[in-house]
Amino acid sequence: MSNFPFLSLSNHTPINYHHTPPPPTTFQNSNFHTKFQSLALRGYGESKFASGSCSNAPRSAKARRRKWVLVKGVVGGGKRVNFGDGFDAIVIGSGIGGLVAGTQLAVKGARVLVLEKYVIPGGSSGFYHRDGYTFDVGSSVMFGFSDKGNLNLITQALEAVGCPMQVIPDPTTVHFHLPNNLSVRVHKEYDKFIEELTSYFPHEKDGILKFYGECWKIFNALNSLELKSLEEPLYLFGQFFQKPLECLTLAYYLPQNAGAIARKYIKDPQLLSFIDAECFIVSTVNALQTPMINASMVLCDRHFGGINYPLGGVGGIAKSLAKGLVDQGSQILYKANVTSIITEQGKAVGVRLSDGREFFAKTVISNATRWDTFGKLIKGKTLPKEEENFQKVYVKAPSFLSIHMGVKAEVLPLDTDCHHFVLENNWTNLEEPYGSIFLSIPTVLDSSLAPEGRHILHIFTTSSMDDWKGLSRIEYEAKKQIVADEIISRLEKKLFPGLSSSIDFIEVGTPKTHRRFLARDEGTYGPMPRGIPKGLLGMPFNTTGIDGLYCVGDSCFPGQGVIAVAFSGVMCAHRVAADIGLEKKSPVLDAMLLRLLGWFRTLA
Ligand SMILES: NC(=O)c1ccc[n+]([C@@H]2O[C@H](COP(=O)([O-])OP(=O)(O)OC[C@H]3O[C@@H](n4cnc5c(N)ncnc54)[C@H](O)[C@@H]3O)[C@@H](O)[C@H]2O)c1
Ligand SMILES: CC(C)=CCC/C(C)=C/C=C/C(C)=C/C=C/C(C)=C/C=C/C=C(C)/C=C/C=C(C)/C=C/C=C(\C)CCC=C(C)C
Repeated sequence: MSNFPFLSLSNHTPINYHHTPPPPTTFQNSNFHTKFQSLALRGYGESKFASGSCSNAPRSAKARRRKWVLVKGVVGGGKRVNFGDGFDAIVIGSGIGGLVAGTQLAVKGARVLVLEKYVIPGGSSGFYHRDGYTFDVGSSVMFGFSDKGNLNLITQALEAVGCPMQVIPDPTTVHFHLPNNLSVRVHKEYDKFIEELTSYFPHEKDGILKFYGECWKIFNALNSLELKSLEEPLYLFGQFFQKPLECLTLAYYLPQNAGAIARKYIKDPQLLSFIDAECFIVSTVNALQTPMINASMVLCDRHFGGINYPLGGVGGIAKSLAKGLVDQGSQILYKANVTSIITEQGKAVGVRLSDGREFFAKTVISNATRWDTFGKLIKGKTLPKEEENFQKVYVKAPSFLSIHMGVKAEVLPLDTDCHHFVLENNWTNLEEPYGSIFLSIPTVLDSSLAPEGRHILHIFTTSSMDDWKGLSRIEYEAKKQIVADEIISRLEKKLFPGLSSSIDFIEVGTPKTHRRFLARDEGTYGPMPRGIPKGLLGMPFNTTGIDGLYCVGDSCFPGQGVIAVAFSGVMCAHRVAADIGLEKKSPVLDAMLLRLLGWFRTLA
């Protein structure tokens, strides 16, 4: 599939591959274990899912009865056609947020139609093939993909539709290369990580243990809950009743940020900068601006469940979910560019596509960002108060410059880790455009992603759209080359001598590329707080100011990240299911809780 319009240099000489990746594991929660054990061993890779079902996953009774005609839609507008008794939900976009919302609804028996602008599912968790390489479009660091606890939301989402995947455990979440030669590996084993960190900061051992210990307190509380919609009162009050201490712990930390808590225990400025870097890689902001619940989630899950890479590439997650959705009797249409959400008497009732087709449903769920949803898809309406508040507290995070490369394998030392974060000399550059460099080498774990004797290097760094505006085609291409050369030469100096002469393949994407292919306003990575936020208090959930319209994805609670958007998908599906009568609900309590939550958000 040819998609990203990058610059491309090809010089392919096969040589031997010299890394031995760890063996893959298949994770299932115990209740799925027997049923999916054999399926798991074959359940990955594009060809496996090209046709037919993921597995003989349990289908809802409604899904079994349903016979779908392939949806074609209504061309020309105005005329409405019912497909059977209509869709329960239309999902705009097939990012992980949209797919989890869609599949969770489908397994509850809802009829779902997912409309995706692009030709494959996944959005920023998609993939593309070039010259024998399988590249992950975005991040290759997968949280929530283990066989343990309640927070393995990616594992659970795949299992729910009978599509578990084989994963390869990563022994190190990330290898930090920081100023003053601070080189820290975040080992999967918590004690090993703490030992390594305290070897640099022996005088702060107590503070380190206290800060990360507080993260564990929050993580354990989160991990003890059944995760559903925090906007659904029967569930929420039920959880408070069953796990009062855990819920009160979470309520206490909800408005707090990691940086303030770190400062209670830690004084060393360099260690505090390290905590900033820890937070920056998952929130694109420093620790003072990172909600403590989110920080705790990622700083502990990497040791509890560990980071696990899906065999065959990250793109397999979206492909499996899309397949699972169809297995459940729902549908997904590609090249379906939604240009507006149709409202009638203030309620969202359907969508219109760029080719004029219209689709109608009881509810509409947008996986486009809130800026795209309310700025482009909702036409001729004033911005709802809730969205105004959201935009007061959050701005669009910058986008990324990304370099996808194939390199000769021998340029990497034998013990190279899969993920690296590089900030060479100056801590103040952490959040600056092109200041810090993210690097993933997924072929360290899965050699099948590259031709023999080659590795994939996926390099990315923050970059804003403003930097790429107003250039001619020639200037744009030249600038891509200059910026990429500079980043590669920094990595060559810091990590891999000889890197630039070992390149077999290279493509460079800019914020414009992300805007074009991910349909995200300004190519944004997601929302980031304008100032110091009150933790997660200001982050909206899934309902919106427009009846029948819900949002899902990274501009919803709890924010950026694949596992975060998977959680927003789970929450959204629960709230929608309650609203269309597939789950219990109490209209009186609903009205009270939604009003209360709306008021909380105004405090942020
Ligand atoms: N950028 C990265 O490097 C990267 C990589 C992997 C994962 N992630 C995480 O994934 C999160 C985003 O996941 P997400 O689920 O919120 O969304 P997403 O942006 O990944 O996917 C949204 C999908 O909706 C589609 N879409 C948007 N507007 C549309 C329209 N009008 N009509 C039809 N389709 C439309 C897009 O084509 C895309 O496939 C990010 O926060 C990030 O943390 C990011
Ligand atoms: C309702 C109210 C008000 C109250 C009540 C209380 C309670 C109960 C509460 C509860 C809560 C909850 C449940 C919550 C939850 C949360 C969660 C789940 C969260 C999650 C999160 C996650 C995240 C944030 C993640 C992220 C991640 C990311 C972003 C990642 C990224 C990565 C990358 C970029 C890569 C890197 C790379 C290199 C280094 C190379």
